[in-house]
Amino acid sequence: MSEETYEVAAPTPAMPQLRVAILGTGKMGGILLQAFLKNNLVSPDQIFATVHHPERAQALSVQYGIEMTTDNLAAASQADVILLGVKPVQVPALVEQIRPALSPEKLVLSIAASVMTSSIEKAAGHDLAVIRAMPNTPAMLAAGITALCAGRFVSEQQMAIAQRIFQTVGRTVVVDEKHMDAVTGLSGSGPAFLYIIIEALAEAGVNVGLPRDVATLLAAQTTLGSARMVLETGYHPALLKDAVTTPAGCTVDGILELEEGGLRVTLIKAVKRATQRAKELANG
Ligand SMILES: NC(=O)C1=CN([C@@H]2O[C@H](COP(=O)(O)OP(=O)(O)OC[C@H]3O[C@@H](n4cnc5c(N)ncnc54)[C@H](OP(=O)(O)O)[C@@H]3O)[C@@H](O)[C@H]2O)C=CC1
Ligand SMILES: O=C(O)[C@@H]1CCC=N1
Repeated sequence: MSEETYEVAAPTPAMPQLRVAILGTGKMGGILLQAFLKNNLVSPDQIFATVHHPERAQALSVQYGIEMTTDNLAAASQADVILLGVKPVQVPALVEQIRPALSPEKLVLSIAASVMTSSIEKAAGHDLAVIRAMPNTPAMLAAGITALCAGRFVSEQQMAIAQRIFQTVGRTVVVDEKHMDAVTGLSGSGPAFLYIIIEALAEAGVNVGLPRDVATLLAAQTTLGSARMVLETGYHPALLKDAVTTPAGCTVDGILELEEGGLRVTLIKAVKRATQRAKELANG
């Protein structure tokens, strides 16, 4: 896979017939909004976004040149695709609020962790097409990955539209809904875990005498390059690790410290805990 196809999503042609509402334009909703505009997925007059605070709506409206309000029902009524970007516990009240706008031909995309497609379908009260998506923050650089799963009333064409929408922020993968909490614990939360690892590697570099900016660059580029090696060579990570580990060299001494410190087990436990918590978020 070339550098270009990995780091930058394929250019998405404008879809003039598609009108999108983003209900809850916070950190993740905002990243998606910017990507949709930047990729000409929708034009500014085809996107309707909401937030909770009126002053934020006003500021974002000016910043992006789009219709931005606190009126979820009005936004949803004008859109073909309705993206739910509020916190998981807020989803039921939001769906209740926009119910009059949820006709069967609309497509609902929910990025809320934990919230089942069936609970949104049930709240809508009829056969509503609901796709659950779990993006991650590298979406900001079109280097994210979004896992998608279909509710009961989703057509292949609607899933293709959802994939096209999320390809503006990186790669997509379709999974069964039973895997969505695990996805949340791994790739949804994962950037935070990896930032801690990068931060720690940089701190280590400072500890062994490197200037902080050089240490941070070395740590981050090494992480990026190593991830690309896994993705682009297709080799098992263990094999790639072995190629770095010269017999009786220094790397194996470092690995011994990692194993003694339990890094492997700690990361497994972190993803397990995040997955467990992801199962609970819909209930607050
Ligand atoms: N952050 C991440 O890495 C990821 C988050 N997610 C999911 O995305 C969702 C949002 O998370 P995140 O962006 O981090 O959270 P934020 O708190 O940044 O965003 C929540 C947004 O919802 C808005 N909001 C709250 N109540 C309403 C309402 N009644 N009507 C309209 N908008 C409302 C807030 O408005 P205001 O700005 O005015 O307060 C805010 O903009 C969550 O469900 C989370 O599970 C999924 C993948 C990754
Ligand atoms: O921490 C959270 O709950 C959200 C979901 C995945 C990433 N952030």
